[in-house]
Amino acid sequence: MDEDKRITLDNLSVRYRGAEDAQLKNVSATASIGQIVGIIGNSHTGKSTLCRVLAGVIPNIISAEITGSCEVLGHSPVHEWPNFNSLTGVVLQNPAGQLSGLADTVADEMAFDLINQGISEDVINKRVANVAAQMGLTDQLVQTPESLSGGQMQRLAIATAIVTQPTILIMDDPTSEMDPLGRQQFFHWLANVQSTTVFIVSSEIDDLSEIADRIWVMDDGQLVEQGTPQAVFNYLDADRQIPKPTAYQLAAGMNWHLSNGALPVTPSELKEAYDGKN
Ligand SMILES: Nc1ncnc2c1ncn2[C@@H]1O[C@H](COP(=O)(O)OP(=O)(O)OP(=O)(O)O)[C@@H](O)[C@H]1O
Repeated sequence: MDEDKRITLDNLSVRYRGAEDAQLKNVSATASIGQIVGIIGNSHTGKSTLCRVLAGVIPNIISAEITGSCEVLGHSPVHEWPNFNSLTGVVLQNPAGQLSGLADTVADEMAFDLINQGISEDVINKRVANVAAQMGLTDQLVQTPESLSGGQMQRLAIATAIVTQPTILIMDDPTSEMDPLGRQQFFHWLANVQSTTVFIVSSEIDDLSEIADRIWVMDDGQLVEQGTPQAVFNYLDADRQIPKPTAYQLAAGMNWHLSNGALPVTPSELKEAYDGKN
């Protein structure tokens, strides 16, 4: 694969201004365009910091000392932020903080960036209607953004991020305030996203195992594991104290292995392991 078609982190370290220690320590990783990368880890292990670097928010909005490199599609979010910014959709924690504060309605909020890009009204209306339907916000389009529930606000933040049709989508715990149905719909939607590289921080291990191409595991600012969900959860050290997927736990209890000897991490792999046993 061309170097400019990849995301490459090379020995990336980040220390916030005034902090004594680095919050990201020598992180090296790669992903390919179009992959979904699930980022997991316990609290304060550097997941949000990694998202902020991938989004260029560090150091362009939040200052920090960075060493090593982060290259996305041949661009550096650190050094070429204005160009890079136009490729990305970003949903960081606290979705309410991402609202423009200038829109009277949810529809206007979603249209905000598109108007700034000079896109025609017709195209804007179509895109807003389409993305609102995908995010289950059609009935809310005429409401004020401030009147939305926490889960709806998160869906609006996602909608404003994807309405610009970004090449790269970076989402930090985007379902934390959604109810179970909203979360299920979100992951179903994400599984069907095409032609977009997605970085998603989430503690929804079962959902991530089903949709992610790669899992990156953060611990104390270091990226300690990276690989497919099956490889990562089979080899993840119990000392990391990260829960395993439900399918894995069930299979471990029943001693059901896949033909390659690994324990399953998704319901379909669980069925495969069960069928192989009977
Ligand atoms: N703006 C900042 N300035 C200084 N230190 C920060 C800043 N933001 C985060 N930190 C520190 O960096 C470390 C990593 O935090 P980060 O938010 O990246 O972790 P996280 O894995 O996303 O945690 P959580 O799951 O709780 O959101 C923490 O010790 C945190 O206190």
